[in-house]
Amino acid sequence: MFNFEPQHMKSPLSHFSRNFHNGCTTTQLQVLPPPLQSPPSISPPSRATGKPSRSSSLRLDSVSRVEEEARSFFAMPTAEKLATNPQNARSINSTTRIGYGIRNIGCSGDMGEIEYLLLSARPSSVSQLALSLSKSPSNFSCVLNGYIEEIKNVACEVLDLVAEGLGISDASIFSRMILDDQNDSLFRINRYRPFAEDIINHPPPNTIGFSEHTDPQILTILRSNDVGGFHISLDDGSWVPVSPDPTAYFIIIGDLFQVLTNGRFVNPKHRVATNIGPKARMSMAYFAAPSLNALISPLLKEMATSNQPCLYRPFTWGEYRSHLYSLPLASSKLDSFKIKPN
Ligand SMILES: O=C(O)CCC(=O)C(=O)O
Ligand SMILES: [Fe+2]
Repeated sequence: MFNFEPQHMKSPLSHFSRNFHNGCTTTQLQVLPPPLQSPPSISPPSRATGKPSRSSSLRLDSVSRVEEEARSFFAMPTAEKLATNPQNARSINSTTRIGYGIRNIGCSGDMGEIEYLLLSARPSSVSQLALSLSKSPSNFSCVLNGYIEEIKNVACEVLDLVAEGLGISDASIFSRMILDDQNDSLFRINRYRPFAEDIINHPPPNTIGFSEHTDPQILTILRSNDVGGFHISLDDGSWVPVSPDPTAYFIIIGDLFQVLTNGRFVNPKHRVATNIGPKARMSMAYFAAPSLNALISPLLKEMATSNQPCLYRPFTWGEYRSHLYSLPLASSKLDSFKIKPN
């Protein structure tokens, strides 16, 4: 558990330092309760520079506003939701990426019992898409852009803490990648319908909501409501259910961070099981990514040593992104970028 209340800003640092040496791949952040009154903005000192840092507080009220927008969108008839995305008009199985999608989870035909809204995390792009997604686009983009800004700050704080814990002299080396104006970060809201709604088409017990995969970006900050279904794979291949906690954020290491840290941090495989309960699981994920032309390679000075030689060849995020679009979701996408031992 990773308590992120600002008054405890020292403890996460030590907690992180302990965890990453053990190859920690996921951790949890506590969400702050809504403020009773308009709070002063909290700016803990930046560990790297001593300057006031980005505010790291997360607010349940901004989470519930996003949930509210998502709930009213998903409550629309399917035909209306599909019509918000012109590419969906061709087929329900279309492999469109940005906008509304149902069942198609990837560009290689992966299917799941899921519907989602996928947005580029850039404010202008959210505002543009809001015009077709919402009857009140300015409210929609204000709510989503506000939340995305908060969560981006958290991602940056976490990355700075990890860099510092790893002894990297330039502690903002990772966060700068996702602060780049041209960053390719995404925001996704997933809804897994409850099958109690649909007794006639009750799925076989092993039907999947979101099939196994690793997240390709640098890191993901995931939050869900109180409905379970999220599983993480252990080294021995077994699957462990993760208890839902609407007051916490789960941080998932992405493929790029595994490369940047030369395997010190590991990208966990995860999946979401079909929801057989009475209530829909709703999750929201911020995928922190660099710009398409960012060069990704193990940090040679700090991460590649004589004991741990460089494991991956350099590549750009754009190159990696095209590569992963051509593969099934469950494939080991990093294999092609590994340096083969002589
Ligand atoms: O919905 C969830 O809980 C996880 C979704 C996920 O893994 C993803 O969107 O990449
Ligand atoms: Fe994921």
